[in-house]
Amino acid sequence: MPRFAQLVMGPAGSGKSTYCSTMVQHCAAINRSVQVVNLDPAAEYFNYPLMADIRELIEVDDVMEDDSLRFGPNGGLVFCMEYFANNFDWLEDCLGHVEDDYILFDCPGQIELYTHLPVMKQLVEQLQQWEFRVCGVFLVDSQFMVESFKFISGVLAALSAMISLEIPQINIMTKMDLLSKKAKKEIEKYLDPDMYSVIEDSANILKSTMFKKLTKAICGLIDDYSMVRFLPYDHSDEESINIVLQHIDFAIQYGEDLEFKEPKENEEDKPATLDEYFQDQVDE
Ligand SMILES: Nc1nc2c(ncn2[C@@H]2O[C@H](COP(=O)(O)OP(=O)(O)OP(=O)(O)O)[C@@H](O)[C@H]2O)c(=O)[nH]1
Ligand SMILES: [Mg+2]
Repeated sequence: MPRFAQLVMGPAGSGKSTYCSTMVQHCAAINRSVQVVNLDPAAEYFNYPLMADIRELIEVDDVMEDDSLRFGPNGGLVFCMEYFANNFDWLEDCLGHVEDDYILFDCPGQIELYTHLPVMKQLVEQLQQWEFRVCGVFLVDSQFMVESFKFISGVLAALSAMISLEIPQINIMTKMDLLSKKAKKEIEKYLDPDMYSVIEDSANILKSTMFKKLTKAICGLIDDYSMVRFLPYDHSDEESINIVLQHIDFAIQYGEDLEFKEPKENEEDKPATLDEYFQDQVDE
């Protein structure tokens, strides 16, 4: 039997830990067992139970205080993650060999982990060797996505994680509840983006012809391959949590080998698609 994992990634403060905690609560409510592993050696506070915590292996504070290393916070984190990559047997001991388990990995927010450092890729390969089907879940804060040029940089961050990890990836715009009605309407076009209209939007902002050309080339590439789309997420809205989970389950084929479970009574009232989610938002 396969095992299942979500690698919860994204820039600092994008909502990764909050996502893990709401996902645990949501799954408990629908009778699904999901556990969380903290992979952030600098994290201090959690409002979910931890199955394993990287800080038992190594902590950023200890690395920074070490006189022979003399790292700052970011160098310290990179050191910790490299140490972690050399000690995956610690993780193996924590995870055990439970068939059919489902684990969320709450990752650190340093973007370099997903762009060019090898540790996340090494983790994915290790998990796959332990029979995990791994889905990348890349979170970006919707407030930083409402303008075209910010959106392009969010897309590129998600894309570099996707390309470097080579696993199915679901991209999520978090904190949708913080957007005004107008911004929510505006952001709809960025969820499944037509990059050619993004080019037009950014053409008015960018002054340099050289950058206009570069933006056009990047947008064209993204559009041609339909490489990036986003799901809306609001941690206080069960419907959006449900939609996100369905997409992830589908990506890693969770539930294929399990027995069919009776849906809860009010389950069928929940919208299962993005269109229904937005229809509800408009109706409110
Ligand atoms: N309103 C709202 N706030 C959110 C949501 N998700 C996260 N937040 C808030 O955003 C802040 C950062 O959330 P975290 O979950 O700590 O973000 P993180 O990505 O784990 O941050 P780092 O681990 O430091 O990179 C917290 O104050 C959360 O309460 C959301 O969907 N809606
Ligand atoms: Mg966090």
